[in-house]
Amino acid sequence: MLKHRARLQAALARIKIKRKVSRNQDLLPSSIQQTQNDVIPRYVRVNTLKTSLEDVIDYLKREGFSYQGTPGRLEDLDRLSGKMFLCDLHLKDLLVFSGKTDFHDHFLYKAGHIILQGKASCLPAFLLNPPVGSHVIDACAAPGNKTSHLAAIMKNKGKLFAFDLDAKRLSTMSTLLLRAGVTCHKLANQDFLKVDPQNSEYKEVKYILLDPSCSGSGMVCLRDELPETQEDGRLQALAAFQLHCLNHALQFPQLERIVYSTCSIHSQENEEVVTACLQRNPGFRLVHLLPDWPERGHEPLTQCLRASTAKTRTHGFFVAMLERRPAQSDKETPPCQHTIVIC
Ligand SMILES: C[S@@+](CC[C@H](N)C(=O)[O-])C[C@H]1O[C@@H](n2cnc3c(N)ncnc32)[C@H](O)[C@@H]1O
Repeated sequence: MLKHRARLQAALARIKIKRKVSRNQDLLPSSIQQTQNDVIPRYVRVNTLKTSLEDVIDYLKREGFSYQGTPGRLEDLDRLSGKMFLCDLHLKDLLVFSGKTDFHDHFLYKAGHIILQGKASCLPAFLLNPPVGSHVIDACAAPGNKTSHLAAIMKNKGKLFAFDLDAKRLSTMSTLLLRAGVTCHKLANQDFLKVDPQNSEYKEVKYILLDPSCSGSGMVCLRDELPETQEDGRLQALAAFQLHCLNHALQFPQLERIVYSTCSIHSQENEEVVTACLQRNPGFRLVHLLPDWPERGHEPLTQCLRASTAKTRTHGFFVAMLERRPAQSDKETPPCQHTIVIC
């Protein structure tokens, strides 16, 4: 997009003249203009494969940004303006700026030292938290923000198998991973549903991140207005695909933990998919995620997380973590750092 910036700007100016408006936002449909008032800050993930949180904070301070520390409460984010920034309340290595801050032309972004990734989208890799040196699958990976986050958590050690059906998105992903300094990955332009769990290549895979295609209804800027009947059919098809992927992922013989996420606000793609999967796979159970997180999955799946502009200052999102139940004779696996296990 940056390559075509001048032509895009000229086209935008022509559209504004034609529609007789002066501000870009006046071009948006009124339903979307309203949601623009819901403030979502700009989140910046520090890429620890290339730098550290401290170095990025220092660099930005030298550039005139004003570091405000860690907020006491969510509402502190609403007071961000100009060059002020904060650390995130929940996720280390995540910085928060006013929603108007643009880093697309910034050196740190172009050099892969920071990744422009929404907070909710950082939750899956953060919660899966695969150990350094582990074998991990990112099942529907492109364009790869979560893959690069996983690689950072794994310190580029171990194996990160990343699949996606879409060749174009994978090619973008390849460029982004190179820029982010990711080296522990193996990309495959492959249907995850056709990946054989019994293949010896995956015999040590204990962690899977599954972020399949979804309606995108949580993305504030993408909220669509399909007629209800069409929307129902689309959601049913998506939910069937998501459940198929989740059931398939649980077939990997050494799997210990899987994180399932969507940027959808519909229970059909979230709690209902997880419930159906658990019914079919009694050997797995839900993990209670981040007890301090303010928005939970719909009853009775309160172990899961939801996110929204109003309650978490993010796009709408859903995350569940499933864990293999220990065999009767096994000792309990220690719960992962960010979670409490409940049956
Ligand atoms: C929500 S996006 C993934 C975003 C990605 N996890 C990230 O954080 O950048 C869903 C992806 O699933 C891919 N996809 C859809 N069906 C798939 C399948 N059967 N196997 C593998 N990938 C698939 C799509 O091409 C799309 O790139």
